[in-house]
Amino acid sequence: MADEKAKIDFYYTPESAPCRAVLMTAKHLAIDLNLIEIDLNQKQHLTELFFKMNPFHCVPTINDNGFVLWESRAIMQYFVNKYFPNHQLYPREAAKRATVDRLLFFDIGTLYKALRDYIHPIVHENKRDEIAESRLWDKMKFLDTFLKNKHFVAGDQLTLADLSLLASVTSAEIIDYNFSQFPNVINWIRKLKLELPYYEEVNGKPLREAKQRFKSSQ
Ligand SMILES: N[C@@H](CCC(=O)N[C@@H](CS)C(=O)NCC(=O)O)C(=O)O
Repeated sequence: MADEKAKIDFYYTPESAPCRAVLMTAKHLAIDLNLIEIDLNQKQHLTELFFKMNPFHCVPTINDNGFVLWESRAIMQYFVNKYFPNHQLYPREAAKRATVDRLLFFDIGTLYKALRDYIHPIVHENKRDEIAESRLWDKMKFLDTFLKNKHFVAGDQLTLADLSLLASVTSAEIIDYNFSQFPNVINWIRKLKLELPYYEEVNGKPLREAKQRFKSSQ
């Protein structure tokens, strides 16, 4: 970490997309986290202690020396703002930062929502909703368009928007989603898988395990 050495407590669930996005950001910045795994099935997020810290009882949540924060994208921005304010992951120049923000908002409000609305009923109720599928197709098409002729989603450099969207989109691998109509997305995922040294540990492995569990539940 840049100047402060105390570890940040990080409450997380390895398979959760928002948690994977925060973990990739921490790895990218070499921020040391004290990993505290929360088993949502065991309702560990509903204990009195956790609830007292985060009344929204969601992961990811951090506790940075008494400062408690949740909402993955806010945590990612906080890491850069607090510890690496000049890092390219969250550019300081207003227009560049606004572009990253636009994509982060697109992720939380549009793409990740569409992914959840489609994937959750399949995984938890074995129910495939065609309307949700077509809504997701629309949003994936937007992402594919954003990525046309670009190395990264906000331009030439890797930013928080790539990490957030990558964590979201790869959730679809759990159900073997067919990406073939989104060639720019396929190339971008392939490239990031190769380029990010922490990809396999933080994103690849938990997703493969979730996929395995989903398959054996079928
Ligand atoms: N918008 C939030 C979403 C967080 C979220 O939905 N977390 C889920 C796990 S993926 C959770 O904690 N669910 C349990 C609960 O909310 O009670 C973020 O990006 O951090």
